[in-house]
Amino acid sequence: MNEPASRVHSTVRSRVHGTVHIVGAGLLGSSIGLGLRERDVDVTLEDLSPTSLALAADYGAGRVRAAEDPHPAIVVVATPPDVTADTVERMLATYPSAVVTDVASVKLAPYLELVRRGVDLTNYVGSHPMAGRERGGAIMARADLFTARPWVICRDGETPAEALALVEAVALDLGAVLLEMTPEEHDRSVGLVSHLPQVVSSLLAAQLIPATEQAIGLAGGGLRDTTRIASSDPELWVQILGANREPVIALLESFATDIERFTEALRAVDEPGSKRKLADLLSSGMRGVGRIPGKHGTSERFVTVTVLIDDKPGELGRLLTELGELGINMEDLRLEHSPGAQIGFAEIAILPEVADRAVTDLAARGWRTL
Ligand SMILES: NC(=O)C1=CN([C@@H]2O[C@H](COP(=O)(O)OP(=O)(O)OC[C@H]3O[C@@H](n4cnc5c(N)ncnc54)[C@H](O)[C@@H]3O)[C@@H](O)[C@H]2O)C=CC1
Ligand SMILES: O=C(O)C(=O)Cc1ccc(O)cc1
Repeated sequence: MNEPASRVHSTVRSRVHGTVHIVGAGLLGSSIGLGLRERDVDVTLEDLSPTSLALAADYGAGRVRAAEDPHPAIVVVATPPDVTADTVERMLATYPSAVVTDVASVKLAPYLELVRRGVDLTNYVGSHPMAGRERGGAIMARADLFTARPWVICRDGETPAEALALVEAVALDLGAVLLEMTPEEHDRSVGLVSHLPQVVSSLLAAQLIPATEQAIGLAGGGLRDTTRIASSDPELWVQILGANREPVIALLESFATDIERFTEALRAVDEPGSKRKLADLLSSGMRGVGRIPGKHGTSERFVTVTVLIDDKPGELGRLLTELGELGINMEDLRLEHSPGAQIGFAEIAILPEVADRAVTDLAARGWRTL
């Protein structure tokens, strides 16, 4: 008899021993389930919506929990933020021997609510994987969603080592990078790197509504980059922003001050000093973007060469093969394509010392670069 697909996939042993029960089988819950199933972990699922539950099980994120199932070793609460405290409390009461974690995007509000209710939090460890997608639901779930992404753990002095180890085992099994923070540090940090960008992106995209088709047709990579997350679920974000309002309000006020300063300098652009003010503000942006970690993060080790590729099958493959033949090691690749255009743009990141040679050698082979 053939083995089920999930067994065939499993090549790496899991750090997790025992059953993982996931409550909320949407994007996060199903992605966690899929990733753990790939490692043969026993995963049970629960969701308020029978359809979401059935879909998650159909996609292979785990099996629907049955009444006779043994108690789980760990429960992962992946419900929306406004019911996170309720669900954590219910899970701690239902499975007193299990460790309970949650993956909500805010950490302080659910924690304070649980403390306010007098819940014994010995077996609770809050957490938050910094990985997601614009759309929710099991349909969007991916087993590799957390690979190389930060996963914040918020423990307190009372957290037993075994409880911490179990939550860490789940995150590590999914390929995430562990980070420890207090709930306050977490919420301030995500306010800056996730919540402010969401508001700015949404409000920026909203400016496009009255634009003509002709104007929108000119849109390029810059607009796409700055508005990608504007298609995120408004209902989820109302919950996240509402639960983290203090840090987000402070950040929005500071941002509004910068917009005001910039507008004033632009209004007075012909007066002495104004151009410098504009340049200073724009260069601050350059300094800020240089701080974003990533392959090319702060080191500024790579330069980008843009290669024009004809919009026909096999062209990108040919470019990659020829780069290999030229001995040029590509560190990163990004593709841009304008709708309606017969050309695409492959932005390749390479070491600065090979950039000139790359441009010359590619040109000799007929490639056009920018
Ligand atoms: N969407 C994202 O990019 C990220 C979301 N998160 C957090 O993960 C959590 C889940 O978000 P998503 O998976 O995106 O949402 P989702 O909407 O895809 O899934 C949530 C699921 O929870 C179920 N649910 C709602 N109330 C429930 C209850 N009381 N009991 C059982 N199930 C219930 C819903 O039916 C739904 O299937 C949220 O707390 C969110 O803040 C964390 C990181 C990224
Ligand atoms: O798409 C992105 O860049 C994200 O950062 C997604 C995201 C959304 C919500 C979270 O709580 C964590 C991550």
